[in-house]
Amino acid sequence: MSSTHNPEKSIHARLRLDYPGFELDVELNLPGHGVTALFGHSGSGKTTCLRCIAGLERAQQARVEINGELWQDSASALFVPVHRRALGYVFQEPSLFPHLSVRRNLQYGMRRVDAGLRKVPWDRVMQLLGIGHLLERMPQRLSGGERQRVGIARALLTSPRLLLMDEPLAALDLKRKNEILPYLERLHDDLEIPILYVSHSPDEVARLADHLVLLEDGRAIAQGGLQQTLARLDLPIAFGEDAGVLIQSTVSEHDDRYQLTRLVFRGGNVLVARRPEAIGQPLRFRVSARDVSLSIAPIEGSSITNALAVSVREVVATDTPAHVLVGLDADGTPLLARITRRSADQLGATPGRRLWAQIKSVALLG
Ligand SMILES: Nc1ncnc2c1ncn2[C@@H]1O[C@H](COP(=O)(O)OP(=O)(O)OP(=O)(O)O)[C@@H](O)[C@H]1O
Repeated sequence: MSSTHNPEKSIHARLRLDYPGFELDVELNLPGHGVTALFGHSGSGKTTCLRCIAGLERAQQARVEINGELWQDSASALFVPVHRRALGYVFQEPSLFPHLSVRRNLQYGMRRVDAGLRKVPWDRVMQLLGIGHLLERMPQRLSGGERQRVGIARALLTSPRLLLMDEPLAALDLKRKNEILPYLERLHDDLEIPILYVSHSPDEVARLADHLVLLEDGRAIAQGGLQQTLARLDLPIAFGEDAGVLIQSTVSEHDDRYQLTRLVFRGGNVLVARRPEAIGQPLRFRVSARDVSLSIAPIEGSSITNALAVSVREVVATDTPAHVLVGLDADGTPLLARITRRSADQLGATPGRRLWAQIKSVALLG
């Protein structure tokens, strides 16, 4: 990807750090815009990566360059201290000052930014996070979701060149998570500030991220576009029950009689329950490998309406001996199917084989 080679428009972080019993050793080359998710098991080093990039942890060997700004370079003994790095950091629990109103908490965060350098206007932040009506409240009178929105607003008002978010939804229940996700999606769509987003949740990652870094035991075992990385069969995410792909589609048609919407993408189209988006709007959806079945010919008279012509890329083992994961290609759109080994043999599912994939259900994101 050319953008990752242009230092003006990319994030580069080479980090080496030793803790007793844990070694972080990663080199991240990420796009300088959009949301990059850092994903991995507990203890894989996600938070440590963010802390090193922020300068909260001093990596023994490091080079951190954010869209052309060098924050750290151990080769030349450069270490920009954390308060001089233009970054916003959003934690699980925002630490708002309890004795200051929301407005004063936000103003406090802005103090260290010269008026001339303010890139994200106040009104825009209020509108993006929907907190204009909360300004005179004291923090203890906010719900968990509102507090987190204020925390994110405070980070944005410092006009950061980079936003670091460490499981910002982890402390919220499902209802509050669903409430706040649309605000995060708006940030993603409306702001040019790159975001590094730590999460444990595949759904959150699928919904918000464009780019994915997979961490394991302090190493980045994969990094790349979200869609391509989720479709890789050589990574641990492919083995488990969570395997699935992300498809970027466009709304092409509404059927009012049956209350359905057609989404088109390269390689096919699917019908889903009626969506509010207008024709031409983009929409992402996730197809779990468990929800894809395969057949030699299109199935006549089936209740499944969503069938695509595909060719087999690869077949790999999964975490259970009875199942395999079949990597498929629908004219450039990757798809995965988790089927029994027996079915794979009966279908003759070997690389190059042309088959039909039936998509039983999709999870719409957004
Ligand atoms: N200050 C520290 N001193 C020593 N070891 C540490 C320190 N901070 C983290 N570690 C260790 O480094 C490893 C990585 O921790 P880190 O918090 O980065 O993982 P994580 O992927 O963010 O995990 P989680 O998802 O549970 O938050 C862990 O083994 C942890 O115990």
